[in-house]
Amino acid sequence: MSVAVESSMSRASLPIPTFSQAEQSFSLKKRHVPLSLSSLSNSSDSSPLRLSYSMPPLPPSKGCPPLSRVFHPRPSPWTPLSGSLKKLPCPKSVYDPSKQQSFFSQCFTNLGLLGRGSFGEVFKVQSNVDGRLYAVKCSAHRFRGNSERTRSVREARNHERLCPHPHILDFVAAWEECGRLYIQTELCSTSLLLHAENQPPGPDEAAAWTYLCDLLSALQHLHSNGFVHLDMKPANVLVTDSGRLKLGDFGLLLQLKHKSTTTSEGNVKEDAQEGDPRYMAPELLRGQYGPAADVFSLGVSILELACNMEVPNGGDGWQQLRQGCLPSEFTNGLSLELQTVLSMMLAPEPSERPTVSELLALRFIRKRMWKRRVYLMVAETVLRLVSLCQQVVCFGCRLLSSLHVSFLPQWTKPVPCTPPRDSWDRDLTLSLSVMHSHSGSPEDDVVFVLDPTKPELSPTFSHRVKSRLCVDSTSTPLPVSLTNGHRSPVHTPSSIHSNTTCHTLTPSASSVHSELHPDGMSDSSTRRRRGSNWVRADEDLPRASFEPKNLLSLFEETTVEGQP
Ligand SMILES: Nc1ncnc2c1ncn2[C@@H]1O[C@H](COP(=O)(O)OP(=O)(O)OP(=O)(O)O)[C@@H](O)[C@H]1O
Repeated sequence: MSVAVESSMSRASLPIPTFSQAEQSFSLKKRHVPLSLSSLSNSSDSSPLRLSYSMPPLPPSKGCPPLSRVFHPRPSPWTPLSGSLKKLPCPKSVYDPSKQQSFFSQCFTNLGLLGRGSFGEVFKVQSNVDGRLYAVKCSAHRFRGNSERTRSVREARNHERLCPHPHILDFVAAWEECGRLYIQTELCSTSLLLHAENQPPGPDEAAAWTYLCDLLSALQHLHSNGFVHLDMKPANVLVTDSGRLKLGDFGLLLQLKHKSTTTSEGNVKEDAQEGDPRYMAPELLRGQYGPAADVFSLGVSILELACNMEVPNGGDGWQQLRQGCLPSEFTNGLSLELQTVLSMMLAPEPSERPTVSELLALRFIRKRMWKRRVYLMVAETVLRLVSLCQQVVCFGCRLLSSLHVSFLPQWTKPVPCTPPRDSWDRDLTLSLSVMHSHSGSPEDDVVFVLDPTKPELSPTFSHRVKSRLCVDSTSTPLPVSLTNGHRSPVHTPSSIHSNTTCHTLTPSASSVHSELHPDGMSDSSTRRRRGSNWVRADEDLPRASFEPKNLLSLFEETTVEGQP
């Protein structure tokens, strides 16, 4: 029976869609082709309506075209977004809007790429206004629509509102240029993620307490001003030369008091985005956004830093951490105080978690906060003194060099081994900028003096870095090229992917594991690349334009000069 039906169906011809049917689903593009009078005369329909369609009335004559058509309003290539730039605009001697160059290239000397993240690239720059070093973050793409622009502008404005605070990255200025957002901030040594990865392997509880103190202070400032960070993680924390932690990256910052985003329970629902899943609080999956989410993310960050542990991106480990199960094989080595604080911060229910103020009120945290403040005060005073001494020494060097040039006898001037003065000056300026910007902290070595021949990390640690680099999808910090206006070579995706392997830890129910990521890169390869970048940047430095001479020719030159 069914065979008969099938055969009859196969034999029956399929209905062919007619043009009129197709026209109902898809419409042809409307084209306004003017009808010719001859076609009109041939047409059977010669109604006046048809005729009026074919011959539209002439536009009313105007005496003169509107001003907007004469003077085309050129979209402003540069718009200040921060109050700082509006109040104190860039001096005319530095920025001339009539010039072709961008505001960025007129006002700053680009010293190289510091890193890149999902948002864009971060450059180390020297301001042409005050001569100081800064970081400028530039969005990778032009704004794709008004909502993206509004979000970026809001990020810059919120960041400005949060400053100044000793543990918030200092905001300097923000502007929009050619559809891109630029944010100028203070320059730091490195991110906390990189800083921690360059420490000796193994748990470091003492360091974890200092991180906790600094970041609780930053969160306290945010929460008391009605903001939630929502992307708290070591990659978004920067470390200054003195070791002070500064919270940055306010791309997901949410204002709690905003009426449209606050529900009756006090939690925000709309207009909020969750950040990195590894640090994400469980209630964010239910759309409950609030300050407790930052406490959870800080708890995960401290757990990671204290135990030198890879935070899971998903799977059993991720679930367990959100059910209040801390990996005991990692946390057993920690003091009872830190274990207690972590288990409170990682409570599954946001209502059970302590607020930042409650945490800061704990006796053992108060004690550490006090010690930390004293330490930072001393460290920063010493750094200031060192920098002052360096400036004095440099001034002395310059003075001596000028004395050398003006007082030494004429015949001693063309010393063959001395490079020409301009190249000597360049080198001095270069070393001054290094001394000025970096005062010998371990982080400086990470950024500037990477030694590609020493991949000294232990296998466990290098694996951790490998998997970190695999899992970390966002920021890609790079070493800094010191040459003025010279960008560090950029890592192309192909260069990152080549010759790289990525390991996966075997998952177990009780421990937290890293996830396999196909796009990973090995630590040693990163270091090698960094090293090679540094070497290449070094090779590109301007070289002295003099040639070696032998002693005889020197003697001959001197005698010729000495002759009357
Ligand atoms: N102020 C700064 N001083 C020094 N280095 C910085 C500064 N800001 C950023 N960096 C470096 O640049 C890298 C990328 O910056 P950042 O992570 O802020 O970009 P992003 O696009 O916001 O990243 P994300 O993917 O997290 O959104 C950081 O890892 C850090 O190493």
